[in-house]
Parts: sequence; structure tokens; C-alpha cells
Amino acid sequence: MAGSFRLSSSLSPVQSRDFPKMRFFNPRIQVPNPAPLLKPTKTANTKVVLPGIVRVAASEMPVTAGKSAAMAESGGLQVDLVTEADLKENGFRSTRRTKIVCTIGPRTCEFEEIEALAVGGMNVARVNMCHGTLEWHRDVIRRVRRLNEEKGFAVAVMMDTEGSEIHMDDLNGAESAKAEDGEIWTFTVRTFDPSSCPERTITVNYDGFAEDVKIGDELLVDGGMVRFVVTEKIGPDVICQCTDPGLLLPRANLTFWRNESLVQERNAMLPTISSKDWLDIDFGIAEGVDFIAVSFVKSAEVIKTLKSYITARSPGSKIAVIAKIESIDSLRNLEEIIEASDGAMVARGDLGAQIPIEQVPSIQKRVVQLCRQLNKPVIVASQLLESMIEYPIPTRAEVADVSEAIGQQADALMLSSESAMGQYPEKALAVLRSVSLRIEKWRREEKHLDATNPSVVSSSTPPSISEEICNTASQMANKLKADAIFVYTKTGQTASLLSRNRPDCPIFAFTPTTSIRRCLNLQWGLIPFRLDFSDDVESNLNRTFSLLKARGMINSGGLIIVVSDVLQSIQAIKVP
Ligand SMILES: Nc1ncnc2c1ncn2[C@@H]1O[C@H](COP(=O)(O)OP(=O)(O)OP(=O)(O)O)[C@@H](O)[C@H]1O
Ligand SMILES: CC(=O)C(=O)O
Ligand SMILES: [K+]
Ligand SMILES: [Mg+2]
Repeated sequence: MAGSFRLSSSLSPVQSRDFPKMRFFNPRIQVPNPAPLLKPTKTANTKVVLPGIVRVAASEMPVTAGKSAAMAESGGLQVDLVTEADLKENGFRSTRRTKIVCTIGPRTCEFEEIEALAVGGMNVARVNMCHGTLEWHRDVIRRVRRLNEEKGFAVAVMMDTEGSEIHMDDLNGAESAKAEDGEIWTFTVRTFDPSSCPERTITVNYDGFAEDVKIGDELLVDGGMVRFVVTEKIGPDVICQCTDPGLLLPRANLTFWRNESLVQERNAMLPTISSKDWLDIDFGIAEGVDFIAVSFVKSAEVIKTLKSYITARSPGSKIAVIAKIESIDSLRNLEEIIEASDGAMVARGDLGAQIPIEQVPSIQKRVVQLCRQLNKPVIVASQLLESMIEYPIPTRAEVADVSEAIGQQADALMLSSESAMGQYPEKALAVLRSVSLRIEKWRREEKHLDATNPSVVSSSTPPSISEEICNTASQMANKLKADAIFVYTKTGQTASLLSRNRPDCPIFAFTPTTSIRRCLNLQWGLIPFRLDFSDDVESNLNRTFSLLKARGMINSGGLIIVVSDVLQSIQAIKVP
């Protein structure tokens, strides 16, 4: 890293993937390693592919009694064992409100490993179509579905598209390659057989690469983890010298810079959704994923196109489209992109490779605020606990970053390499969980001191009835110090509007549809249950109380605010 000037930023990107094995300070703070509330049960050998366990329609099927002990007892109320244990042990007010997305990769793709993450609090499992084969992704998605069916979890599945940004090849299956200071490497558009690939040669996926790049340009791998300068061009080959040494990872992202600006030539014309992405999307629709996260979104148009495509391919489908904010173009059209989407992700990895990294924190804050205003769930992603890829505890700075995102009341935090390929995926998850619980509690206690924190989000104009009902219900819940808000919702919309106000108590969202239950699992403070209910609020309530009481999940005397999107009503009621 030494000696080279930086184009993108006055700060040095952390070379966390290339840590020396020993650090200068020791011991590190002991972040509590909260034991999961339940231990994963050992299941049969999961190397076996699970043929036909999940069909697209299966996700919509009501859960039949007898499928698992947990569900049989519940008389049709579907809740997972972790939520149940959490409620029994910690009571209503201390459940975790911030949701957690875990990227599934080679380190976490077996059934027991996914189960361990679910037990540790994973709400959404993410698969990244940049890596792995369709078969690999299919197996992972089916394992998550099997886990949900067998254990009553509501872990949603998010498919993240590859997008058509420029990246390197897969290093012929090697885990990484080391580029040393001053070494000469060739970046080329030629492809090779694994056996005949010359040394220090990397294939680039973008055909126009050799033409667009100029001598003197800087080539940044993963936003500056490794840096090269272009010294020569020979036909399809671009000869570069390494100026910041480091580890090259398979399919690492490439950007090139000229006169301190990101070069956007013909690559700017590449489609957001490539033909490979469309095939992956077809696969995702067929496998019944809950979310499709679109990489490198440039405009609202692409989101609208994808949403109509999903509707045409799978009428009635509830697949939500998440816009990944990770490019300069997405920032130019931010509001309309978020408005058109069902949610957004602050994808700080690529974002920090496209804009000066010192701008990332303020953009994160802006996207989180905008999403809350527009009532869209928002995920803060990338490098939250990057050092935990190698170490069992995080740095203080990482804990501070995680706390900041929780303090901003983002809906969800995401683990990337930490869970996909790191050495301590469950510990990383445990850190997100314990920091969330601590910061959320602290925020509730300090809330009265924070004048900038609105107790409800101002209504749209003209105001909508559901929004006003949800705002009033949230204020009532806070003033009366209610134990929970119960919401009976068919589409999930009323639950979202309640979540948007970030009330002090948790929101129990009852919905008859399994796929809506899973989607609600991404949203702040919502505890989603699947329950068939009628238009009679009174009888729904009595039934819910007796089902929850039978399982020891609520106690008599607790104050509940009840909202129904059928009757558009609010009630305050003590648990009989
Ligand atoms: N299915 C997989 N197979 C192999 N490795 C994987 C897989 N998924 C993730 N990884 C590894 O984990 C790392 C982090 O994964 P992740 O999907 O979060 O990448 P990212 O670069 O943050 O996301 P994106 O590619 O969307 O910008 C990857 O760089 C890759 O090394
Ligand atoms: C998550 C992701 O795509 C990024 O941070 O770039
Ligand atoms: K991706
Ligand atoms: Mg990205």
C-alpha cells in the first residue's frame, strides 16, 4: 500500500482481507458471545440433494397440522421456535427489532449450517448469483425452504443478481492470488483453458475493456484492495504494474480511474440486467425466492420493467424487488428508484468503489431516511464485521459502525463474506444480534432526549386512512407503554406502516399468507406469524390470545394495541 497516492479518497481503504496474522493490540474487547436461544438439532446427512421438496406453489400452502410438533400444537398459528423462545425468555419488549440478512456461501451452505444461522437469528438468506452454479443455488434455496417447513421458521430467500459491471474471472477455481508490489500483470479479454492460462494473467468479462482503457489509467480491484497502473496496451492485452499489492479474489470487481474520476465509457451503456441475469431471474421465480436484489441499478425504469416481468411470468407472485444503491447513476436517480422498488440496499462495497469513500456514510444516512419516508425496507450492507472473516471478535470500529446503522433504525443489517466464507459466521451473527439488542434498548431509554426522532413519520398528501390509523396506533402504544401492537393484515401493508414509525414495542403481524409472512421478516420490529383469520376482529383476537397463551408466549394483563386492515380499526385491550 505504501507510497501510492489515492484517487478516490483521502482515506486509505482498509486492507482487511490481507490482515497480518498478528495485531498490535491484545487482548481485544470481549464482545459477549450470546448463546443462541436454541441449539440446532442434528439432522440427517444433508449432502443429499433434496428432490422436489419445494415447489413454487408449496410456499403458498397452508401449513398442515402434524408437519412438526411446534406447529401441530399451535392450532394453525405458525411461529418459529427461536421467536417463541425469545418471547418466553426476554418478554415482549426486549425482542430484537433490527433484522439480519446472511449471505450463504461455501462456509454455510449445508443444512445444519443454515439451520445454525436460523437459530442464531438470520431473517433472510441471500444467495449471490455472481458465484456458484444454478445447482448450488437451487440446493441452498431448497434447504432454506425445508428448514422453514420442518421447523416453522420464516427465513426469506433473497437472490442477488450479478449485474453487468466489470469483473475478473474466477481464477480457475483458486481461492485467491497474490499480486506483489511492482509486479507486471496482464488483464485481457482473451479466454484460456485452465491448463493453458499464462502466469499473472486475468481475463476481464467486458469486451470493450482493452479499447476503453488508456495508458496511465489506474485499475482498482474491489475499490482499491489491490491497485495497478496501465503501462502498455498490446491488442486485447492490457499490461499493468501493481502499485498497491494485495490479494485478488475470484470475480473481484474492477473499476478504472483517470484524472481522479471513475471512467465511464461504453461500460456505462451496459444493461443493468444482463441476459445471464434474466436467466437467473427466471430461475429465482421458478424457485419461489422472496426478494430479488438488483445490482447496479441506474434508473427506476429497470425496476419497473423487472416488476412487470415478474407479474407476467408469475401472476400473483409476491416477489419483492430490492434496488441496490451502489453506483453513481443510482445516486442521481435515488428518489424515483426507491419509489419504484419494494426496498433498497445500501451496498457499500461497490458504492465505495465508485464514489470517494468518505461520502459513503452520509449517503447511507440519506438512503435510510428516504426509505423510511417512502415506507420501503432498507438494508445496510458490506464490511460491517469484515475482520471477523478471520478473527472471532470484531474491532471496536466495526461495532461502532454496526451501532450507527442500528441507531439510524435501518430495517436490516447484512453479512457478506463474514457468513459466506469467513471462519466465524455464527459468531458474526451473534455480534449483530447482541449489538442490536443493546443499541435498541439504549435508544428506547434515551429517546426522550432526541428531539430529531419523530414518533411518527409525517403522512403523505393527501393523507391515507391506513397511514393515519398506523400513526395513531403507534403513538397510543408509546404513550400507554403497550406490550405489543397486534396487526391483522392480508397484504402486509398495514404492518409496514406500523413498522415505519419504529414504535417502542414489537409488532406482531398476523397474516394468512406464508410468502407475505416471509417478506415481513425483513422489516424492522415485525414479528410475523402465519394465521388464518376472519373479518370478525373480536373472534380473531380471542383466538390469537388463546393460541399464544397456550404456548406461554403472552401473559394475562399485558396491554395490546390491536390494528386490523380489514376493519381499519384500533383497539386497546388487556390480555384476559
Ligand atoms: N455462492 C458462492 N460461492 C463461492 N463463494 C461465494 C459465494 N457467495 C459468496 N462467496 C464469497 O463471499 C464473498 C462475499 O460475498 P458477497 O456475495 O457478499 O460479495 P459482494 O462482493 O459483497 O457482493 P456483490 O458481488 O453483490 O457486490 C465473495 O467475494 C465470494 O468470495
Ligand atoms: C452487497 C454489494 O453488492 C456491495 O456491497 O457491493
Ligand atoms: K451481486
Ligand atoms: Mg455490489
